[in-house]
Amino acid sequence: MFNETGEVYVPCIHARNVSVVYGNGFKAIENVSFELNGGTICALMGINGGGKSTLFKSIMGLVKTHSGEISLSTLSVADALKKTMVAYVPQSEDIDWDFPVLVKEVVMQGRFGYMNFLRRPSKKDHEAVEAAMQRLGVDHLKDRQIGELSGGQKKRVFLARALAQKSMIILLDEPFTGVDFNTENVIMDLLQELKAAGHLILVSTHNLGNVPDYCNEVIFINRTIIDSGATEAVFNQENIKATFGGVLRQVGIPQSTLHTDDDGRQVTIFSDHEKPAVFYGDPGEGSSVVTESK
Ligand SMILES: Nc1ncnc2c1ncn2[C@@H]1O[C@H](COP(=O)(O)OP(=O)(O)OP(=O)(O)O)[C@@H](O)[C@H]1O
Repeated sequence: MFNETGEVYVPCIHARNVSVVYGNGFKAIENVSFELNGGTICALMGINGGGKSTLFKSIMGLVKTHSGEISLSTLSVADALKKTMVAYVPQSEDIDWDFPVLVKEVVMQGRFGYMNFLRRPSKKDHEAVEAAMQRLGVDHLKDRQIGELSGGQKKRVFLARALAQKSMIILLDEPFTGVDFNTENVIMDLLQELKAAGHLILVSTHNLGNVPDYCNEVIFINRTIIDSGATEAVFNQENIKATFGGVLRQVGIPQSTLHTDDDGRQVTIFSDHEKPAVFYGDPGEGSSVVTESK
């Protein structure tokens, strides 16, 4: 596998017994270990405060690990970042939207790792930015201030920045929060394309219903890893219950009440952030509560 600078590397995240302690002494994650390789979309799942963002930040070197080690394609985090090997889309809450910057400038930030200290974009940089904006459907917004955009448009712009970066490892912190169905589909199609091209994508999501559709691996985290592995092996009621505290409710709704076409995908709705409710679009008569666990 090549990155844009022509160097060969196999995308991989390897975390060994990682713990992070914040300045106030709070241990946000403890003994976190997992290994992920290229050609993967891995869902990072956990309750609010479960340590998902902390894990992303430790992979990006934005918080220091108290103990343990993270390597990216056999390199230390610092060396991997120098080689533009990782793209990161933070949670919306972590971004300063008041900073005066145009959409095309945000996407160009994805190219900074390829530029010298003068940061003068090359033809290749402009082409990568243009292609990424078109792929995410935001090219018509390129001269707008980022702060003026809607939540879903901002998400698309930051994904375009990650795409323009052309890194083989991509970290997405809640890309589906607050986006409409159309944007969700655009993002999922893009992730499938990147996976097919050998990228490694780690994505935190509360959207349980879509996980079996688009993620081939899952990590359940609640300060430490509850379980991780292939989706068909670990995405089960027991792990969901252990992770979300046994408040998952599954409600069966006949497919015809959701839509009239043959698309049988599940629809996920959250009652609130603590009580995720998964609604399945199964064909059948009448709506019924399938399980309710507290
Ligand atoms: N800078 C900080 N200082 C102290 N504690 C922090 C800091 N940042 C996060 N925490 C704490 O660490 C824990 C994990 O937070 P984190 O943001 O990683 O959770 P999360 O799984 O991403 O949550 P959410 O789903 O709400 O985004 C929380 O209890 C949080 O209060």
